[in-house]
Formats: sequence, C-alpha cells, structure tokens
Amino acid sequence: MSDQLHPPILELRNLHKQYGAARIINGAALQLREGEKLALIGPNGAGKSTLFNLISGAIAPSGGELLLRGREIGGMTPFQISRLGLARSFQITSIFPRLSVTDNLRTAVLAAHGYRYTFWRRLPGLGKVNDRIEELLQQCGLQKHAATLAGDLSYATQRALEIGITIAGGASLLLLDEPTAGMNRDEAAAATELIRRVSSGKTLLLIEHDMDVVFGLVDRIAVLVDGRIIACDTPAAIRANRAVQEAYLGMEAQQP
Ligand SMILES: Nc1ncnc2c1ncn2[C@@H]1O[C@H](COP(=O)(O)OP(=O)(O)OP(=O)(O)O)[C@@H](O)[C@H]1O
Repeated sequence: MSDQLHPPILELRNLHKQYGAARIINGAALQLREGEKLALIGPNGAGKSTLFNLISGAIAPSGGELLLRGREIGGMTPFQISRLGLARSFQITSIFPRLSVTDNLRTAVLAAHGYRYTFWRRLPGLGKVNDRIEELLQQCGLQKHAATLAGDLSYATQRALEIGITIAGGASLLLLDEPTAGMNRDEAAAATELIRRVSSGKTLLLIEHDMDVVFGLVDRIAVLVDGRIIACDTPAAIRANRAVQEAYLGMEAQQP
C-alpha cells in the first residue's frame, strides 16, 4: 500500500530546538512507521532527551515540523499529545513511592481517561478500570507486588511498574527513555523481554545505551549526533556504518 495512504505514525522534518545561541536539535529528520521498533542512540549530550521532550510536548520546537499521523503536534501540550495516543516514560522513575503498585496503576489508568484524584469518588466504569489494572499487573509481572508500596520495590521492579504506568492508557506509540539504565545484565534482559511483550503490535521509540538491548529489540536504529540524525538503518547496517563507528561506536568498533 502506498505511503500516502499510510503516513508515518511519527515524522520529524528539519526539526530545530535552540536555547539562546545553543543549537541543541539541528535539523533532525526521522520517520517512524506504524508498528516499527526504533532505538535512538547517540553520544552523551547529542540531544536525545531533548528530542523526546519535543516529541512528547514538554518543550516546543524552535523550527521545523513534528507530525503525529500526519498531524502537526509541535507546540501542543503533553496532555494533548497523549490524548492522540503517545505515551512516554522517563529516565528518572516517576512513580508515587507511598502508593501501592495497584494504586500507582489506578492513578495512571484514571489519568489516561481524564480523571484525577478520584480515589474516593464513585466512577463510571470502575469495573473496567479494575480489569485494566489486573491486565497491567499480569503483563508487567507485578501480580505478587500488587499491594506493595512502590517505594519498597527493588529498582528493577520499579522500572517495570514505570512501564506499566506508561502503557496504562493503551497508547499505540510508546517512547521509553533508557528503560534499562542502572540495571544489571539479568535485570536488563528481563526488562527487554517485558518491553518486547508490552510493545507487541505497537510502535516503539526508545533511547537506550545498552547495545545488547538495542540490537535484540529493534528493527532500526537512528543515530543522533550534535542534534542531527546522521544515520537510520537496520542494526546490522548501523554496526557496519563507518560514520556511525567514527561518531559514536568508535571506541567499541576499534576493539579487536
Ligand atoms: N533547558 C536547556 N537549556 C540549555 N541547554 C540545554 C537545556 N536542556 C538541554 N540542554 C543541553 O542540550 C544538550 C543535549 O542534552 P540532552 O539531555 O538532550 O542530551 P542526551 O543526548 O539526552 O544526553 P545523555 O545521553 O547524557 O542523556 C546538552 O548539551 C544540554 O546541556
């Protein structure tokens, strides 16, 4: 089918973001197709988090276009963008530590439906909310922690809860910011498996430094250097790309 009938779910065209004279995002261009899994990699300070902030509406672009299913979203609020089916997780865990796992998920499910601070109110469709929480607990392997205070969970389990919170609203485009940061090898492998499960049938854009996670999870890799995407291709092609080796993987590529 033609690309005109199916525009990319997300498209960045000549995107710019500057703070004063500092050009942080400098003409970034990227297309993400429906159902695709894409990792955004790049050296520290390349602008990856800034790009996520732009896409999720935390900050507004200085120039260029940002299209979600063909619709300009540059300058929309995070809430408006999330209503269009985009959900984002954060590098720093953003759970409520003094609420149970179930209540964290409840908050996320309700927020996704536009409700806030409604624990004590009777809500229409409460049964459906509880069903959704049960589904999320299962999907994220959190059933045995359902009643545990989120602050008492291990770090890796907190990150699993974070993923549950991110997917709670049923978004079709997921942005995950370093979901395995700070994990050991086994935890990262389990998180990779969880991400694979919950992103099945969805579109995934993730920032990730762990190359085992990246190479095992995604269809394509986009490489951001100095606020520009210098290459976007399959993991094998990126691994073999000389410009990428020089700019980013250089140190690893030179090892025997
Ligand atoms: N609000 C801001 N004002 C000025 N400069 C900023 C602002 N936010 C980010 N920057 C700068 O933009 C650059 C890119 O930062 P960003 O956090 O997007 O990079 P990154 O690729 O995510 O890095 P890392 O891998 O270390 O997380 C950095 O030099 C940072 O100092």
